[in-house]
Amino acid sequence: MQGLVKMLNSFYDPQKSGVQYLEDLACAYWNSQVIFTAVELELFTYIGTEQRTLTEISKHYTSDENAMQRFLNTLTILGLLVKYGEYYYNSQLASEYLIKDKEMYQGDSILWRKELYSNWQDLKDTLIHGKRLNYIPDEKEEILKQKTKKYIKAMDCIAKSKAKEIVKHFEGLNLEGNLLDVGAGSGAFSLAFLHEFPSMRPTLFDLSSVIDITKENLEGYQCKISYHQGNILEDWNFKTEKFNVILLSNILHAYSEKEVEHILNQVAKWSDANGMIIIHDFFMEHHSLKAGLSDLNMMVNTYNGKVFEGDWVCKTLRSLGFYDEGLIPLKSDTALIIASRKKELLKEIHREPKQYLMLKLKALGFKNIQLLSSDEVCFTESAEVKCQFGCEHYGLGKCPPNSLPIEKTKKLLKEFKYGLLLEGEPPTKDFQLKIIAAEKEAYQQGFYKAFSLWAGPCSLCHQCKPQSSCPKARPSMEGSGIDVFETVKNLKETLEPVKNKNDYVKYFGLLLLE
Ligand SMILES: C[S@@+](CC[C@H](N)C(=O)[O-])C[C@H]1O[C@@H](n2cnc3c(N)ncnc32)[C@H](O)[C@@H]1O
Repeated sequence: MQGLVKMLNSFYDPQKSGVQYLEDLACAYWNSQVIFTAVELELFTYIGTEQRTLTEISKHYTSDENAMQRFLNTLTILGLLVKYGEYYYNSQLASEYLIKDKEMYQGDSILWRKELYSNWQDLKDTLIHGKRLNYIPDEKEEILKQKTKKYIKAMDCIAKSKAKEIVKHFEGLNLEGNLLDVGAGSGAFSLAFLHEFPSMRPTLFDLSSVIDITKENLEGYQCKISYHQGNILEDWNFKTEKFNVILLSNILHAYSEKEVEHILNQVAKWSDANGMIIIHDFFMEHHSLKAGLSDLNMMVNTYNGKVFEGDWVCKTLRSLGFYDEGLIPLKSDTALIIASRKKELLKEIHREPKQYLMLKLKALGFKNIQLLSSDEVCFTESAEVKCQFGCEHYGLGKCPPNSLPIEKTKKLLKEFKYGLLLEGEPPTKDFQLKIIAAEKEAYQQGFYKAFSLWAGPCSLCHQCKPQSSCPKARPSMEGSGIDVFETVKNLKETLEPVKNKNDYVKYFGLLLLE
């Protein structure tokens, strides 16, 4: 069994990442090129629900059979095709997302990623220059229109899957009234809200060149949707009353702090007193690697876009009189900020409590956090023996035998359904303080039974009465009979014995949750 959900900063692992990690970083674009080519060839659409032989596929593309066989082999290893005997099929993933005309088709978004690639090649010069270098002057109107169409289609692919995830947070609420979709793009978010809350009246606000295309695409919704053409960087001007819900999806990252402040000021001006603001975007605190790369993507591909800290956006909203409950992470790479002048309104929003807690704990500085089921924790009788024979701390502080005996730990874990495996690093005292802070945060978020086990002998105080209770001390995982190595290994993490003085040391703590 493996951990349920993982929240980590990057794929870098100080105990594992060596030269292979560097090689994989350097070759990452090979993966991109494979998927770009397969989507461009419409290979998955061609295979569809059929079984195809190599000869059939090669004939279809008039390609060299040997070269095609090597390409198909790699797609199979990547999990996009399945080979059975002499036949190739689409994998389940490809069937759902890579066949044209399927509801959740992602091909347009994948090909848009390819369009963005050329400016990435200017990254070095962009760093020197401080901003994007490469602007194509005055493209012909028709070319621009085709490009905008492509862009809107790409946004639509992503928005359709995100919208499903986002709307879930509002299930059961009675959202009604005017919805303003700022930088609406394809309008996929408005449609998702309209589907869930049919009495809402969406207004799609975008540049005129985009609105023209969106109108064409949403012809069937004429009577339900209004359009507003304009520039969000200017003062907003609506003939209607204020808005009950204002949505900004993937808008903030296209602009600078100053511009975002202007946009949020306009949001404040046009938000009804009982209104709600929904911001969906990349934020540095969530999926940090993707957020960081998206930030660079903005640097090379926009005139001054950047990915913000969710914390900064929340503070800006608070300065405008709004309440929020911090970042609400989606299961995917983006997150939500939901704000309102009415604090009570925020209580009704659904969020997955453990995911939300994990995000909060990440801000405490843990390297990696993994949700596991409590029955994934392994035990070993050798733990206490190793403490007794071989450790100078035996009998001191809350170390064995003043810790939890293995049988008691096993019993204790039966009371909990989940645990968070929290990874950190020395100094021990800092790590242990973080564990205590994590337990407190969990308790405050409603996990009233939350209890933590940390790593190593207690390093918080110099003096300690081993037999008495202490508000700060917690048992260590290993001193309570837990096989930390086995537990970590089963979760597909690495934990190497420290052999040399300069080896990187990992600490693990376990926060138990009901
Ligand atoms: C990344 S797309 C997001 C679209 C949609 N909200 C979504 O999440 O799929 C950004 C949208 O904002 C619009 N936009 C960007 N700058 C704008 C501006 N200055 N005024 C009006 N709309 C703008 C773009 O035309 C585009 O449709």
